[in-house]
Amino acid sequence: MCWMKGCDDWREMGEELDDEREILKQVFGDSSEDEDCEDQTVIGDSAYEGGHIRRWEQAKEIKGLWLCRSFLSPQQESSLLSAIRNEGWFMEASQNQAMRFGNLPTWAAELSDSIHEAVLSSNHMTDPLIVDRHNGVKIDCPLPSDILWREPLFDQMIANMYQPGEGICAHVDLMRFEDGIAIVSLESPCVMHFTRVDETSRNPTSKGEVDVSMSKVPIYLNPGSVVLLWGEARYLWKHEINRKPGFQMWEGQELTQGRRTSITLRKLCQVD
Ligand SMILES: O=C(O)CCC(=O)C(=O)O
Ligand SMILES: [Fe+2]
Repeated sequence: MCWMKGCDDWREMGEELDDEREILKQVFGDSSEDEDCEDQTVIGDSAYEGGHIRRWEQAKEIKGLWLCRSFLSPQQESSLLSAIRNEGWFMEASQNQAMRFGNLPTWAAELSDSIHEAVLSSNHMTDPLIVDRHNGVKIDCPLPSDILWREPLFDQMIANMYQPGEGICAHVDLMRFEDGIAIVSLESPCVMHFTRVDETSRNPTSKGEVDVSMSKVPIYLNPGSVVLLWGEARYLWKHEINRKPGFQMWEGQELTQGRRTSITLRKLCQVD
């Protein structure tokens, strides 16, 4: 639901939202309006949905990277975690990944629907002209319409569980998956780093080595957030999570690491 437009008493609604914002601030910390976060993102917009505000932000440096930090309320996050635990996937220490293709578990299909709803309720989506990337029209929305309206939005899921110190190496997701990937973060926060695929050829040092650390873009993923990768963010940038000591730095401080769970949703390419 769009709370800015088409609402008779939006001021009253706005006051409620101010309270809501205050609560959110206490629960999630402040948003990208924080000076410290200025480097990371520009402000997107907010939408009032499912009892809390969902605000979308886009990365300044990475086209097609959109983040909704308040995607899940704390309550929604804990129900999702219970649903994942009920699958019984991570019973042994050696098990840290589970995959599903085709029909997703109900909770994952609901997650996919929530992503659709959250994108749809973004104020960016109120003008259909800005969402059609095939007409040469400016794209300024969390997900372009050809991805948002495909059926199903996602048909493949990976649940990853990371113990402190564990992460994932820099990669671009396999080409067998279509454009448009969503990653939902749960439990512990982390910093995901993005590096341009062609950075290695662009940035050689005097010794011919490559200093990619200079050009890494850090994105803070808080529990309950969803990040969407499409277009350049999906194809032209590698993403990685390095949780070795000294690498999870945010705002000058090293993050305290706990267990982190993530759900990645993608769509397999059709084979004809
Ligand atoms: O766990 C994450 O946040 C990222 C997972 C990922 O990049 C992948 O499964 O391809
Ligand atoms: Fe990935």
